[in-house]
Order: sequence, then C-alpha cells, then structure tokens
Amino acid sequence: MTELKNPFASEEITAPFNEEWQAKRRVAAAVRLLTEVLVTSSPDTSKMHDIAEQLENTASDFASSPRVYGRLDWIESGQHGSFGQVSHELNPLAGYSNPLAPPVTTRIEGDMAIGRCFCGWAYEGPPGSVHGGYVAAIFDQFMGFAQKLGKRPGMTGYLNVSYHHRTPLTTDLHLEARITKQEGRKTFMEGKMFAHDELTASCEALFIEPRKGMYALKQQARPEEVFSPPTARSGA
Ligand SMILES: CCCCCCCCCCCCCC(=O)SCCNC(=O)CCNC(=O)[C@H](O)C(C)(C)COP(=O)(O)OP(=O)(O)OC[C@H]1O[C@@H](n2cnc3c(N)ncnc32)[C@H](O)[C@@H]1OP(=O)(O)O
Repeated sequence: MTELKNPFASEEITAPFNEEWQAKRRVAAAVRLLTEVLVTSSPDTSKMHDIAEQLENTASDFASSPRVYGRLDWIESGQHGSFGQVSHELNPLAGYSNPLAPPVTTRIEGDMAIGRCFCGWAYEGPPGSVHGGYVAAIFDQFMGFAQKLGKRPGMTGYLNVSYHHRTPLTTDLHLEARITKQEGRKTFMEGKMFAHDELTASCEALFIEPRKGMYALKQQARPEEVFSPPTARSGA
C-alpha cells in the first residue's frame, strides 16, 4: 500500500498528480458551472427535460468506467497519488476534482493558517448570503488544515461558530486561524472569516488526535459502495 504521507497537504500540491486528475478537475469545474447555472436560470420546462436526459446519459457513461470508492482505495491503487494528493482532489470542501467543494484554498504563513473561499449562488442561505451551515463547513475544513501548525493532527472535537454579520455570496472570503493552546493530543484554535475586511464569522475549535493516531482511522468499517440517488424520472 502507498505510504500515507502529508494528509494536510494543500498549496504545496496545487498541481494535479497526473493527467487523469487534471481532466477530472476540468469535469468538476464544468459541474460547478452547471450547478451555478442551474440555480440562477429559468429555461423552459421541455428544454430542462432534454438537459436532464443528456446529463443522465453522461452520468451513465461515467459510471461505466472503473469505479473507486473512498480515498483509501484511491491511494491503494498506487496510480492516483498519496493520501494528501488524493485529498487535494476529492475533499468535499477543498478538492479541486470534487464539484461539491467551492473550493477552500489554504496555506501556512508563519504561525498562522490563511485561507480563501468564494461561494456562488448555490450556497445561498439568507438572501445574498452564504448559508450558515456552509460557513461552519468551511471553518471545519480550514481549521482541520490549520491544526497542521500544531503537528498533532486530529478530528474535530468541537467547532463553535459565531455569526457576526451575513457572509456575502460571490465575494472573496478571507480566512485566518491560529493555535491558542496545545495540551497533549488536544489542539485549541481560533479562526476568523472576513469579507471586504469585515469580520463575518469566527470560531473556536478543538481538534483531538485519536488515541491510536489518525492512521487508525483506516481500520474503520467501510460504508456500502453502491449509491443510487433518485432521479427525476423515478419521481423523486
Ligand atoms: C488513514 C487516514 C489518515 C489521515 C486522515 C486525515 C483526515 C483529515 C481529517 C481532517 C478533519 C476534518 C474535519 C472533520 O471533518 S473531522 C469529522 C468530525 N469529527 C468527528 O467525527 C469526530 C468524532 N469524534 C471522535 O472521533 C472522538 O470523539 C475523538 C477522536 C475526537 C476523541 O476521541 P478519543 O477517544 O481520542 O478521546 P478521549 O476520550 O481519549 O478524550 C481525549 C481528551 O479530549 C477530550 N474530549 C474528547 N471529546 C471532546 C469534545 N467533543 N469536546 C471537548 N473535549 C473533548 C476528553 O475530555 C479528553 O480530555 P482529557 O481528559 O485528556 O483532558
């Protein structure tokens, strides 16, 4: 099995590991664009049914290729990069090849973690503003990266988010985090989110290194592989 190194790799692995990921990044960018267009356009109904059929065919085409479920299996193949590189592609908040990810980008500067994010209309909660659940998710990802500063990577124990002002959509969001205290396996941090220099949200987070370390996570039970989301055709 490929060695699991640098699970918190970020800016230092900006380029895709190979041409396959490069192509997948392009597909993911197209799906992001599609999502943005979907929630901000109003084509006539029959055109939408045509589009749905095309997309269903595209999904079937994709599904007929070899399938890989879960990051551990991606790295086990030996052809898709290390855990850090695969995460850089598939992480649901930061992965360039995962269209669910806005994505959040991160880097370390001195004793601080710095991040950036941009949320389009698909992320709307309050009018014109990022949904609070996404603000929390962005923080969880960003703080999970920021704990790299403490060298005892762990899982989120708690994440307490304060919402000071609405976080605007279609705006560059700036993130900052620092460690406030470290006690053995526990890393305490604070994080901030800014839009146009205004503090929109802040958080206090505790990350805890599991007793047996992060690598023990790979021994957890695997979820079911088969996932068949309902389609409009099946009446959902
Ligand atoms: C193979 C892959 C490897 C690389 C993977 C990289 C993945 C990257 C992921 C990045 C992440 C991305 C972000 C995500 O999405 S992380 C996903 C969201 N988080 C989770 O799912 C975490 C679920 N919880 C757990 O797994 C366990 O509870 C953890 C691991 C957190 C602790 O379980 P463990 O058995 O180790 O704990 P312990 O009982 O020995 O307690 C230890 C100490 O901690 C204190 N305490 C415990 N809980 C809390 C709490 N809630 N508040 C305050 N304090 C708490 C406790 O009192 C004790 O203190 P003390 O008595 O010692 O003073």
